[in-house]
Amino acid sequence: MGTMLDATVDVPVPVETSKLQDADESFPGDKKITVVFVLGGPGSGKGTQCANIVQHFGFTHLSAGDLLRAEIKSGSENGTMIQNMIKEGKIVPSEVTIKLLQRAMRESGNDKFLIDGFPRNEENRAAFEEVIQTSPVPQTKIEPEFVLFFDCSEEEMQQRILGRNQGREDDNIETIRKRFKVFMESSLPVIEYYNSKGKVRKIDAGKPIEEVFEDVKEIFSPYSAQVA
Ligand SMILES: Nc1ncnc2c1ncn2[C@@H]1O[C@H](COP(=O)(O)OP(=O)(O)OP(=O)(O)O)[C@@H](O)[C@H]1O
Ligand SMILES: O=c1ccn([C@@H]2O[C@H](COP(=O)(O)O)[C@@H](O)[C@H]2O)c(=O)[nH]1
Repeated sequence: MGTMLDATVDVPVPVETSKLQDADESFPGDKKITVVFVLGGPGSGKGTQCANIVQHFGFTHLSAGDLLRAEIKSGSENGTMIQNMIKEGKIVPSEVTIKLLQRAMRESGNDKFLIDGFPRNEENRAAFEEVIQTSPVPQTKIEPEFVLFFDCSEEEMQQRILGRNQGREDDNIETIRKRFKVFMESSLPVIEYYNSKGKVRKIDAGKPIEEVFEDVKEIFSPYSAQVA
């Protein structure tokens, strides 16, 4: 997509942490937690590369989109709202997504996480940071290590999504266009924010899968694997 990452966007967003900071629902355990945000447009290959990173570097992959889709399937009270948002390519309220992420982190038992497809807008980012900074457990005051950004043209991403064939309700041309718009307007500013803090590791995601993973591996080499 040839995205420019030179603008600093740092908009304070009010967050209702009381809805998020349940004693029972805080971040897991009492150990140092490593978090990498994996961001990029729809179809840029985030999920594909996260699967590779899990195998080589022992991270747990948490796809916010997958967690939301599982929530719909579970018949939860938020299911219909989430389904409608996803059909329209809109961003689900932070409190819902963050609670799902917190639960998945706790249940994983791991201390290294790839958070894929989140934070998707400034409100997500501010809400996540708020939860982290106000965590009652000192060791769980997590700062994301870095943001892995998959940079890919819309043309390529559209082709990949239309060829994906996973039966997703949002993989149709109308919703894809909405998702691209939301990515440009709401998600890129988050990447720009982290870029201004020197935290973005940008990958040319337009290359073949194996070549993309070669670049990914270089970035993850400091986290070298406890896993073969
Ligand atoms: N580098 C690549 N070259 C060609 N095809 C790829 C590449 N990476 C992934 N794909 C394919 O493109 C499709 C989308 O990939 P993937 O699901 O990993 O993207 P994503 O960024 O996680 O998408 P979304 O955000 O919509 O969930 C899949 O069918 C995948 O096999
Ligand atoms: O943090 C998130 C992540 C996802 N969504 C919604 O889900 C769809 C699909 O997300 P993928 O990352 O492509 O699986 C996305 O378009 C949003 O509607 C969300 O709201 N918040």
